[in-house]
Amino acid sequence: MKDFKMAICQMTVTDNKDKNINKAYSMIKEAAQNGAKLIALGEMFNCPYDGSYFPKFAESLPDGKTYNMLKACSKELDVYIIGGSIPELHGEVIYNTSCVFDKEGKLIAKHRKMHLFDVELNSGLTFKESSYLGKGNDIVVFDTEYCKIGLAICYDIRFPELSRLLTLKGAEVIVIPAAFNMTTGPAHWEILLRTRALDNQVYMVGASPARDVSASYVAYGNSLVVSPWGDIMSRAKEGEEIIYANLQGSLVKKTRDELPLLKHIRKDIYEIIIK
Ligand SMILES: NC(=O)CC(=O)C(=O)O
Repeated sequence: MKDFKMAICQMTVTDNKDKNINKAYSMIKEAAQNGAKLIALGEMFNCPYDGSYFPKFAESLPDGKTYNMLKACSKELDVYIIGGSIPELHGEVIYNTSCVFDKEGKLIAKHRKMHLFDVELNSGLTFKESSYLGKGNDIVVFDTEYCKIGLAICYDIRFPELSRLLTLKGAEVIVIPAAFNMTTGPAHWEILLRTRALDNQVYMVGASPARDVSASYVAYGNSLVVSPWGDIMSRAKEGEEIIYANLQGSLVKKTRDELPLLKHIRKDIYEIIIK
């Protein structure tokens, strides 16, 4: 892993897709002008996080306004872009999908949210993603010129096996485009990111949309970058904001050398099996 500067664009998502795409472009451009080499967006950055919008905002890949903007933008600005997520139409099914582009505008990875957020919380918050979305099945790790990155989306972070599998596949950084809410965000967001960082001795990057209290689903914001030691390196507030972090190439190895957790796994007793 090498040293590099990254950014999270925590943007406000509206019910106007073109406006969202333009906003993402302008924030990515600002982050690139400020020296970020890898730029991440939040979950459903082109579409309100509300199932009733998904069919109208969905795009068939590899095409569509959002996809084409990210592709062109990564090439124009010479940056890697982790394109948060968007509703992807594939056949009859919509997926919650994250696309990653390299500096030449090439699609180098795609992750479809694997665990769907079907919950009824005491606070009154209910969400049933499975009414609108299909499940992804792939464990996605990809290479960049700086490091190996594992990709998962929002609720996926709650399943420690997935982050562990990403780590065992070589991830040094795990990026989570996410939209936690005003119930689970304050209670769990930071703890989950710091715990996964500590479990796996990786950088954890949690990229959220900005909070919009007029939306049907209110995102928590508070995008975070956590070091392999569990320290918070950078944290957004609730509003629209770009945050930056300088990731240190040697820190993953240093942490794992000092505290060799991955070497101490009792593989003779237990293992995680991929089916
Ligand atoms: N929105 C999600 O997918 C997950 C979430 O908000 C949570 O786990 O809490």
